Amino acid sequence: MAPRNFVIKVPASSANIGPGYDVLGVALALYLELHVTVDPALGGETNSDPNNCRLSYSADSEGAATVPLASDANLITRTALYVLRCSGVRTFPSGTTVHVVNPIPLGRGLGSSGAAVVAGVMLGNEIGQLGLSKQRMLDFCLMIERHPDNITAAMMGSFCGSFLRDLTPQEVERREIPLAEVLPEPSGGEDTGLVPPLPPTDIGRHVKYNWNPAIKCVAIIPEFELSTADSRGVLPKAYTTQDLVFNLQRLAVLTAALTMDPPQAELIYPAMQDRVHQPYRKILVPGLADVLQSVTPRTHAGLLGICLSGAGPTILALATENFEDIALEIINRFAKQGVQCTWKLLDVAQGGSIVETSIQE
Ligand SMILES: Nc1ncnc2c1ncn2[C@@H]1O[C@H](COP(=O)(O)OP(=O)(O)O)[C@@H](O)[C@H]1O
Ligand SMILES: N[C@@H](CCOP(=O)(O)O)C(=O)O
Repeated sequence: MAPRNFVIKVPASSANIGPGYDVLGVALALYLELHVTVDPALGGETNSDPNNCRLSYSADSEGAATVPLASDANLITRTALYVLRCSGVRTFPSGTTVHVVNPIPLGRGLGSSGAAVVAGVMLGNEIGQLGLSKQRMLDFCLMIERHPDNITAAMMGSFCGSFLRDLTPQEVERREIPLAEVLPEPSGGEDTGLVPPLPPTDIGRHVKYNWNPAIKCVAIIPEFELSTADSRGVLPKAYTTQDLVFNLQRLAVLTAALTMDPPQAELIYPAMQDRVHQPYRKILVPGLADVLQSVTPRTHAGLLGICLSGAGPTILALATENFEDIALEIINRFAKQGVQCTWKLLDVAQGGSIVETSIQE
């Protein structure tokens, strides 16, 4: 049988954009790639993995030194196994190799886990030739990463707003099942044979907004990692009406303001203010309060707005020019707190996740 080769590409993403906590996400042109081969002739070489998948990362990949390579421990392949097992397929086909090229820094607020989950679901769909639509694949993603902002942007591309529909009590029970019962756990080589829960249908709803292409994304990336779970852990369980209204007003204006030409800093900058997550996350990111207060369109021409990217610690600055000046100012402010940073200038990724297929004769 001819070997199958395909490449899965999934963009990074920046969630929230200030007021849109767990709602807004923008896909960024920085791509996680899986280079996949299924070649039965390679079977012997992949059998050392309990699920027949030889996994590798390019040496320069983010996370190459730390992520697990066993298929039932790595987030990408665990996710693919979840999708396959929901269809009654227990393992990868004999002779599966997955080579990962990952430029998305881990634990920095640029959607690395969202990209890994989307890539894993697409891998399961492609390997199992399941023919799932992107909308259905989102359901599988939402069983694992349970906020929709990053994964919607990563799967669909562009600038998205999303929510989770009201679920019936039975659907809630299925969706809120502990993650350990969704993803396969490292099993020491033995498959327990458990069938994981199928996701309810059409859990996530989304729209794509326009995005003025003159608006570029400047990501200033601190060297330290902050897990999304920890960064969610500092948020309160309840908010005042004033704080919720503050965010809702800005959210409504921001989604339109980012489409307008020319972009208006006097609208975008205040519309990117937030009272739901950033104030609470300042204790986790030294220098965040100073950066958010001091770097403004008045101090830096071309700057439109500034916020924490996702759960942090990365800062997202939206700008039309002077990208390096803006980035260096933020880098210098973090340096005063002893935090070193790198920066990237990124376009919005319009197309979302894709599979490029080729068949070898
Ligand atoms: N390419 C990848 N391969 C394997 N695991 C990954 C990959 N990207 C992210 N992860 C997993 O996701 C974790 C980071 O997720 P999270 O804390 O949500 O941060 P982020 O803001 O980058 O999404 C990593 O520690 C790792 O376990
Ligand atoms: N809305 C989430 C977004 C998390 O994004 P990530 O890129 O940090 O995973 C949150 O703010 O917790």
